[in-house]
Amino acid sequence: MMPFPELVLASHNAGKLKELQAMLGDAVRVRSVAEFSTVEPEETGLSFVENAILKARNAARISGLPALADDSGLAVDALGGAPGIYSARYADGRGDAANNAKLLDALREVPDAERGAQFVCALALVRHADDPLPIICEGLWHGRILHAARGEHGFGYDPLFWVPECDCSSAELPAAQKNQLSHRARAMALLKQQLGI
Ligand SMILES: O=c1nc[nH]c2c1ncn2[C@H]1C[C@H](O)[C@@H](COP(=O)(O)OP(=O)(O)OP(=O)(O)O)O1
Ligand SMILES: [Mg+2]
Repeated sequence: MMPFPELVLASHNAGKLKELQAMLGDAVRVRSVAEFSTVEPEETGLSFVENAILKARNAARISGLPALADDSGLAVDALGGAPGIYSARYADGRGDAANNAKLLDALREVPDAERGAQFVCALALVRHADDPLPIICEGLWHGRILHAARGEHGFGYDPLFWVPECDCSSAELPAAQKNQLSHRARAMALLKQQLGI
């Protein structure tokens, strides 16, 4: 049984919102944080978990509802885990296309065998803004960075992320399949287990 009837999704990213909503199904009524504020909180944490908690608390504070936040990104082996928590800001806020171009450039000389990477997702659920016991779930998705973009689905770095088990990029996967396999799917499966839904 879901412990509460509705919650606010603490994300301003349309791609993420769509995926999280699809994964939650009709287990809970979902509201968007954009109903309450268009101001995005500053992500001052040094880890995905810290940023997820910070975004969840902010959304709970402004909505008065339980809040679920997702902090995620791409950790590239050859870059020592960069862009990591800075994935959204990698090209200084110039958006997904600029982020992808910068990543391809950074890896221009790197051979296939050294292009390993993982998508990371931290989910944080708080029952209220000062909740001393947030529920935290993390998920990883291992893959490799391509030399050029492939596919039209998904968002963010999906066109550059090669998924070995599917023999395609994550932007070539239909949404339903990405939502079974991804870092976000893995974190969400753990969260659902904890919530008993
Ligand atoms: O499944 C994914 N497929 C492709 N790219 C992805 C994925 N998951 C995260 N990403 C990338 C997008 C963004 O560059 C960064 C998330 O940054 P992150 O701060 O968590 O999200 P955001 O600023 O877009 O929205 P918000 O903070 O309001 O939830 O990682
Ligand atoms: Mg963000």
